[in-house]
Amino acid sequence: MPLDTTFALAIENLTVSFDGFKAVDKVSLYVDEGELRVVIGPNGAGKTTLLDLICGKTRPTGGSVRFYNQELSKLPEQRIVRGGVGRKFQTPSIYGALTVFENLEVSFPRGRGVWGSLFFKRDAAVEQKVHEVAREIHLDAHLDEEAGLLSHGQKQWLEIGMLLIADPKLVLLDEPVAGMSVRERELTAHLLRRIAKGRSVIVIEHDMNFVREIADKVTVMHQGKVLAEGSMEKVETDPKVIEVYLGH
Ligand SMILES: Nc1ncnc2c1ncn2[C@@H]1O[C@H](COP(=O)(O)OP(=O)(O)OP(=O)(O)O)[C@@H](O)[C@H]1O
Repeated sequence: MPLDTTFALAIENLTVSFDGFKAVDKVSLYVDEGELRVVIGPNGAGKTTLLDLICGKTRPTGGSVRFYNQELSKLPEQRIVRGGVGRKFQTPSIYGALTVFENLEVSFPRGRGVWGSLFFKRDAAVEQKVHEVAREIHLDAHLDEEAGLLSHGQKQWLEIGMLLIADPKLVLLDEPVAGMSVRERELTAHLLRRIAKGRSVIVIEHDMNFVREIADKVTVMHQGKVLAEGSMEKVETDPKVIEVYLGH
């Protein structure tokens, strides 16, 4: 048994191989509570697979993922979600025919599916939480709008809101500002900084200006391994990182 750690998330020697190809290869990574970590690296470096391993979508072939000292790597995906891990994928997965309010409401964790939630009497606590999250994601003026009619950026925020409704302690985001306008990027940077307070956030991102704005620390992945790690200033001047990623 590994010793208890004070890190929120302690990943050690994490490995997954697909038919002998190691997409993630002995990765160790430690994230503090309140920290916003950005993972960068060239296409195919293993970044998305790393998030898949943390949230239980993919099972590792070796190593461990401990979240507040609980081993996640053998738990079913749903247990990991209930244990406080929220994951947003690259493409938004919202309910386009429902309103913003309803999208947030059905995401409130109370063990029912979308239909059960819709026919359930709204209680005050849920309603309050929906309004609180809607303010946070800049959609409080759009609560009655059909989610399918929102802009691309607003859909991305809504999906982040659907995670926040459950008050996760760890939030995993895959390229959250892809396709956003400059203004939406700015607002998203502030949003992510706020979300990170009291939680941990891991973001995969390619836009280096955005990374510079949000990251506490940056981890650079290459060929399934951690190539470099540290402040943005440190990694962007690292010759290894320039060679495999930033110089291209
Ligand atoms: N389920 C799978 N089966 C086989 N190979 C896989 C599987 N999932 C990922 N891979 C391979 O693992 C490697 C890492 O992929 P991954 O998507 O994690 O990279 P990435 O760093 O997120 O890249 P990108 O920036 O393009 O999203 C790729 O070569 C990919 O083809």
